[in-house]
Amino acid sequence: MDSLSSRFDAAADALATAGWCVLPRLLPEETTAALAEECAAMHAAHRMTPARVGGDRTATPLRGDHTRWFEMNALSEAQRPFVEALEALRHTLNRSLMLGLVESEAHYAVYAPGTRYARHLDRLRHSDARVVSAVYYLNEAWDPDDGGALRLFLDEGRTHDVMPQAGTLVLFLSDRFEHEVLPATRERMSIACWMRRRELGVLP
Ligand SMILES: O=C(O)CCC(=O)C(=O)O
Ligand SMILES: [Fe+2]
Repeated sequence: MDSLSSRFDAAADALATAGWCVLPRLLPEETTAALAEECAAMHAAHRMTPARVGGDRTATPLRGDHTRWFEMNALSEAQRPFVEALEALRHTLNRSLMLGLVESEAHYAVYAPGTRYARHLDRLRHSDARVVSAVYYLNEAWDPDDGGALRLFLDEGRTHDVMPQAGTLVLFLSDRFEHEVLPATRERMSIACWMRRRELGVLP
């Protein structure tokens, strides 16, 4: 397998042309397994919060995941190598695409069987800061029959489904591609991340 830095260079090219790409088998298996273990333990210990949509603070069937944000200034042992790779990717994107990405944010997400995240765009209503969306999957031996794909809505009515297989990172431009999480028959764990630029101003 090529080095991380050459794969990130290729990812920058893909973002510049297609606007999205998928990087399978990105990090060593032990790194991904440690993240999966931590995520599952936090969920089991009820340290995750039901996710909300937009300004709506009530529970919604549109989005069924439980999340917990990474504290970027107090990363766990498991999180550190992942965030190092994410930051290396951010620097590559800044260098080759001049995106001016100043920081990353990331949260664990757990979708219980049967839950979903309805079709949406990752740009928040009052902010244009999110530029690149990145999702890293933590699920060993995912089978297509398990469901739970991330469905990307591409140009000209085409779609592309990404299986949430451990070690796969999917990247896409946050303001360009609507996407949805389809329900799965088993628990589905991931890390959802966004690379942000300085806010240009509060949108109406
Ligand atoms: O888990 C995924 O595949 C995507 C999650 C997502 O779209 C989000 O958190 O905004
Ligand atoms: Fe999303």
